[in-house]
Amino acid sequence: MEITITIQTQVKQGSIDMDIISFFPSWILPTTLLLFFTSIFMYALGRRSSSFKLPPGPKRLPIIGNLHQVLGKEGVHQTLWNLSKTYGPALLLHFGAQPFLVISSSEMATEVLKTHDEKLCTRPYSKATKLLSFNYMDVAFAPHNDHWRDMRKVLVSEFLGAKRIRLYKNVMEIEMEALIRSISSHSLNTTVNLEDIILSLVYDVVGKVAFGNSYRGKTFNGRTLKDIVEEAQVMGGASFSFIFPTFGWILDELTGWNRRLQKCYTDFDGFLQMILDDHLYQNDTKTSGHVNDFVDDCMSRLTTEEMKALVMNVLEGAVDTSTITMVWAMSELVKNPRVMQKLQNEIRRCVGRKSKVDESDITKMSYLKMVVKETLRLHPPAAFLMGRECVSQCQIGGYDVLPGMKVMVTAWGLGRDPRIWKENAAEFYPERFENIKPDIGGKNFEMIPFGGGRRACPGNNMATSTVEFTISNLLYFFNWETPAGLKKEDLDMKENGFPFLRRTTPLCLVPTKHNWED
Ligand code: HEM
Repeated sequence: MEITITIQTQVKQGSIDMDIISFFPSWILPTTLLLFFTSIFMYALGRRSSSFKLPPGPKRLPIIGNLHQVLGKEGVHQTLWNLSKTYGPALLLHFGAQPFLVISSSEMATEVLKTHDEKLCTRPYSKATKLLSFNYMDVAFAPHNDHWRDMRKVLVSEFLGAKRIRLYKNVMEIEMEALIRSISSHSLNTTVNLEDIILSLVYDVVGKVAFGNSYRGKTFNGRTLKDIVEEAQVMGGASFSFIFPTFGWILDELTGWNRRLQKCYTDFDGFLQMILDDHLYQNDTKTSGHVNDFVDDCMSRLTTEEMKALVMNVLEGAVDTSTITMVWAMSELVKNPRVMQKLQNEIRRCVGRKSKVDESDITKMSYLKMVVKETLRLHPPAAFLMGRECVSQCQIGGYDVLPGMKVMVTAWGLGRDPRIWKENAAEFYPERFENIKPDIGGKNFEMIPFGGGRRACPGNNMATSTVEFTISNLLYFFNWETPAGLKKEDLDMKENGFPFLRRTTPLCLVPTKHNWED
């Protein structure tokens, strides 16, 4: 009481008695000043953001924001789609302290991916993506800058260019023949796990083209490349420090997330270093018939970190996405025998009685192309495009989007929107593409499995030809049934997962060799 009175007296008199100040611990004054200025700043910020027309969204709780409304059983893609029906196709949510704009209509996707692409085309920063992309030396996670542009050019010319595509097709043919032989060797009525065999096929092909070997069976710290890539996908998702930038790192430390991330990085780095070391060694021992792979051709012009980052993008970008698409295509075909029969008739008619399916046969298969489009419409492997972040203020749908806001565009929702796809939007009906010709490479925005704008997927042509080639082979040589006791119409089609929407149960089917005499 006495002290308070003294301070008031002194302040009134316009001078502060140093004896009284020294009575308090030394941290009190700076802390009080900090709190005072922070409150003023927060108040000013609140007033500032209230002067913007922000997109609507559900009320949020202190600290966690809208997290409790999103982490439900039905999957984030479905929950956000449901919320967009209440609040509209531009929806503002807060995950912890981070504001997220969720886009759920073709019109607004056009504004994000085309009209304001330049202002919304950087990727959000996170500790995990920074570490696993070797300090943003890659294409997919890198911020929008000159380095990203240069690396994207290297990827497009060296991995997706004509020379490598020729190699890719040769390797694919060889691996496909091996796969057909392996399935044919199964005894009658044996069930196969299609996801397993397709994933191994894609790993083998991509591995051989990218770094000359599938590296199947090799491990680093006891982990295969597949284990490491899967772990990297999990770690690339959100962490506490991403949604709570000020204190989340404590939770990441306490939950062991930081240690797990570091181990994932160490294993990824170690495995990729093993691949690069093998190439350095081979440089001295190359024979005259050696065909250069992607690493051979890029190693001398990229730094070690850039090389590792690009290989990481190829593994994470190409393998799971293509596999998931093929597994969903086979699921839908088995569940819809009419479509399966029509497609098999087309494939067998175009190929004729031969020992293999040629690329020139596939160019004649128009129904196959519709089936692949229909699969990507209903089951885009990435339910949301890769995250984007606003770098410069703009308006989407008449609402203000502020720098720092993260943007999520739902590819899954657009593919199922009845306003675009009419009343049979949820049905697997490839014939719809007889009249509608969407450009799924990301120029039109009715369906966007490969995204759009500057950050659109550069691998869309390679991906679609991989899917077309694999499906046409699987359906040319075999007929596919559900295992005994499971009716086709009862096949489980539940989907879940992040960043990729997979089947929740494995797709196990029984192949029988096609008999031309039947
Ligand atoms: C069915 C297969 C595939 C699907 C559905 C798919 C889908 C996507 C999507 C949705 C994006 C984000 C686009 C955006 O933010 O607007 C993306 C980006 C990317 N994809 Fe694919 N992808 C597939 C295959 C491939 C293949 C074969 C490669 C080959 C290397 C690849 C490499 C990449 C890269 C590097 C990016 C980042 C582009 C950037 O940020 O500039 N993808 N992909």
